[in-house]
Amino acid sequence: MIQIDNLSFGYKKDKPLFQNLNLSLSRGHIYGLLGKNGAGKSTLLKNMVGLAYPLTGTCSIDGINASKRLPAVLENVFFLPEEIYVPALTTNQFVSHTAGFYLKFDKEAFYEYLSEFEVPREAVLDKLSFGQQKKMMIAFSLATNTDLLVMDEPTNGLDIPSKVQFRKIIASALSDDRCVIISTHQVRDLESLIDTLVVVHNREIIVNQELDSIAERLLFTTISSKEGQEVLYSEDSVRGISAILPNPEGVYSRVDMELLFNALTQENTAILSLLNAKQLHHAI
Ligand SMILES: Nc1ncnc2c1ncn2[C@@H]1O[C@H](COP(=O)(O)OP(=O)(O)OP(=O)(O)O)[C@@H](O)[C@H]1O
Repeated sequence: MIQIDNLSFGYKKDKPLFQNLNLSLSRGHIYGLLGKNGAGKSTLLKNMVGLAYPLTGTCSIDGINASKRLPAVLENVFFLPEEIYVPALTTNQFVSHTAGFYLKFDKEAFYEYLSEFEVPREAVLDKLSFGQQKKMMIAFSLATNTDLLVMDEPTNGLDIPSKVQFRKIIASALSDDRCVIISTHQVRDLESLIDTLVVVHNREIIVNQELDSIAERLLFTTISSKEGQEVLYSEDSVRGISAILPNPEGVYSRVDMELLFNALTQENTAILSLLNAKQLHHAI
């Protein structure tokens, strides 16, 4: 659905943020785009949806260059920015002014999402709290039913129950036709929600891999001692030592995204090369 070829981008020509970046994202997935503050997540998302223009290279949506901003493409794309500004309208007025841009908008689903998020449906939007405004916009973005849904830090400003609701609602709104991309620097917010991890670091995409494939290559476990173990990365925790080990026998474990993210952003080359190795050689 999204194809990025040799993207180079910088807000200033002499300060590139990305150089020759390549990325391909498909329908039927929920991608988590992770990167440290300032890594360029928002900028990458803006390039994807045609709100920032590559210096060289292309970003295309279903084969059409996103920079062209063609209405036929945009009616099937929803981008929820990190900072939102809502007008002084009721939800109903907002829907009647805006939903027409999205051919597959589902009004019933919108009000269902609103009630799941406990946002009052009669409210005037600019009188809602920031978290409520964000939840209203998340509900709207899901109800557009666009094939491409891009959300920049959607969980910022949400309280803990709302983050749980968010994960539930997004999971229910995924279909085989839809490609959902969610960026965050709060790794835990994406746990049990995304199926594919994309990590941007040092101007590059260092990982773009399904969690199942990561779990095949790496073993996430808690150990009491590192003695005699081939530990690739570890952090002390209250329960012992949280560790990432190689997984030659293909034992299943749940990917600890926070641990993995910390290892990757500390440029753990052993983990990077295991993840990016083409072939797996599991013992039988
Ligand atoms: N409009 C702009 N003009 C100039 N520089 C910008 C602009 N927007 C972002 N930048 C710079 O580009 C870099 C990447 O910013 P970006 O917002 O894409 O990062 P991010 O990974 O989304 O960060 P965060 O997690 O803090 O939201 C930062 O150094 C930022 O200062």
